[in-house]
Parts: sequence; C-alpha cells; structure tokens
Amino acid sequence: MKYQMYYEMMEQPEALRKTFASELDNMNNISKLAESVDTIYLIGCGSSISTCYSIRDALASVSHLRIEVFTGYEFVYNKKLNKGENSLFISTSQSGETADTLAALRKANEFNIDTVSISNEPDSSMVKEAKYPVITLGNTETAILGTKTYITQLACLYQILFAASGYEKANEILEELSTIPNLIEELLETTEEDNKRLAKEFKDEEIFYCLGSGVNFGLAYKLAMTMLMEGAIKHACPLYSAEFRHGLIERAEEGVPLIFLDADLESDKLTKIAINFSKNKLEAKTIIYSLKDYANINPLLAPFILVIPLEWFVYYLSHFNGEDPGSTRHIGKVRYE
Ligand SMILES: O=P(O)(O)OC[C@H]1O[C@](O)(CO)[C@@H](O)[C@@H]1O
Repeated sequence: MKYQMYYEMMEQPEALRKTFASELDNMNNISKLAESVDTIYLIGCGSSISTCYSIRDALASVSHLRIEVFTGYEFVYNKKLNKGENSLFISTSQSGETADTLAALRKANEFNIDTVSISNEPDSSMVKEAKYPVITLGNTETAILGTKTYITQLACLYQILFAASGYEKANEILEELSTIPNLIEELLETTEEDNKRLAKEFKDEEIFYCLGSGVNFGLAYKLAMTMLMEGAIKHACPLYSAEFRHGLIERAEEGVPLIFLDADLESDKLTKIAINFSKNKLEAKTIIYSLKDYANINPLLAPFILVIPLEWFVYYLSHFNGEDPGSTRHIGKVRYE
C-alpha cells in the first residue's frame, strides 16, 4: 500500500525541472535586485522557514549578503522597519496563504519595500500581493510536511541568492544545482530500503533530537518541526550540532535517539565530536546521515541530498505507526485541493 506522499515524493525531480524551465529568467531578474540592497529579509513558517535558514547559513560562510530570517509574526511584531529602506523582502510559502507570512508581506508592502513571494499556488494572496512572484511548479501537494513544494522552494532561494552572492564559486554551485533533479531521481530509488529498515527499528521511539551545523541546521529544523512532528507524530527537537554540549549532553543517555546530519563542513568537526560522544560515551541511539554516503557534491548543497533518505525514514516511521505521513490532525490552513 502506498500513501499519496509516495507519489508526491516521486514527482520531486520533475517539479524541479519544470520550475527552472519556467522561472529562471524571472529569478535572474530578482537576483539583480538582491545584489543592490542593504538587507534581504527571508520570511516563512515551518518547512518554509527551514529553506530560509538553509540558504542563509549556506551563504553566511561565503558571501557578504546581509540576510535576516524571521517567521511571519516575528517580522510583523518584532522587526522595526524604516519607510523606503533599501531592502528586499522574500516570503516563502507553499500555499501562499499562511496568515503569519501574509501579514509579514503586507507589512513590507506598507513600508514600500520590494517584495518577492515564492509560492506553489499561482492564485494565492501572496502571489497576487507581492511585486515579484515566483511560482514553483510542484502541482498539487497533499502531504502537509512538504516534499516537492519544499525542494522547489529551496532551489529557487539558492538560484536567486547564489546568483546575487558575489561568491567566486557561485556559478559552480548553480551548475551543480542543475544536476540535483537527476541525483534525486537516483536517491529516491537507492535510499528507500535502508530507511524503511531503520524506520522499523525506531518505530516505537517517542522523541528524536535532530542536529546539524551550517547549511544542515535548516534541514534539522525541517526534520524536527514538520517531518517528525507533523508527518510522523513524534516529539522532536532541532539543534545546532555544537549546542549538543549545552543542554542535550545532560539529557541524552543510553537509548535516546539522536539524528545527526553531517556534510563534512569545517564546522562538522563539532558534529563529529558530538557523534562520538553520543555513541561511545552515552550509548545513545545515534543515527547519522552523511552527505558523502549519498553524493559527491558541494557540501553547501547538502539539504537537497540528505532530505531524500530522511523523507523515506519519516514516511515509513509514520507507516509503521499506522499513520498516513501526509495527513494532519489540527492544522487548518488552506490546503491544495
Ligand atoms: O509553506 P506554507 O504554506 O506557508 O506553510 C507553512 C508551514 O505550515 C505547515 O503546513 C504547518 O505548520 C508546514 O508544513 C508548512 O511548512
């Protein structure tokens, strides 16, 4: 038996290809705008804010672009703006209707800031109200945790902001980005069985701590907030890897599941120290997703790769607990019908 999420996962490569075929020129124009502003605000909620964290942290180590990330209502209530400031506002929203993010977009419009909305819904409020809409072509997605709408949104942010980044290797990254659909196609096939087995082994666990550094923190956030909590109905908590030794080290113990994301970034030396300690000293149940096991690609692109085995893990974790991984219990936002 297959859930709807299965088919939606399989559509990820095609969704990426279609989005790039249709939106590349549009995104290139937005990159030019992004090059000339003082600050770029990235706004989203849940999976969508996780893409903002990923691109912010990918660029932080290689570019001087000034990027600030907010959830919708944090931007509305806790961010002071100046009329006509030289900024670019980018909202990310699969539905284009999430109230928090929409309120943030309206605030940016009131302050005459140039606004971009990246959304999967061409008729949504955010697409109508932003000055520069970017449409991801994920088609209908029912899985609340987001697969094809997530990956296309992430790819748009990478395309727009790496092109604007001034990073001397930006073109290499963008070239590698164009190979991602083929890589994902392969990974969807090759990573299912191992992660199904892993999910069976971990099906009765109640809580998962999810750790990553740099560009992988955004994915750790998505893994905990939407994949595990919304998709698999498990408790979960995202952390930067180096935060392992502040708090979690006192709570993790034999048998507690910890999921580490490792891309061999320079900062992943701290991820590796935490892995060693958790495995050998604490005897915690340590699950490691290492980029090098899946692809030979620039580590700044790690979230595009690691998310695929994680999707299988969460899909089957949910299945072995008798849950549909794409369903929701309480979330009542606008859905893709
Ligand atoms: O991307 P959207 O449509 O704005 O939704 C934001 C978030 O809301 C949820 O559907 C529920 O919190 C998440 O899965 C999603 O990432």
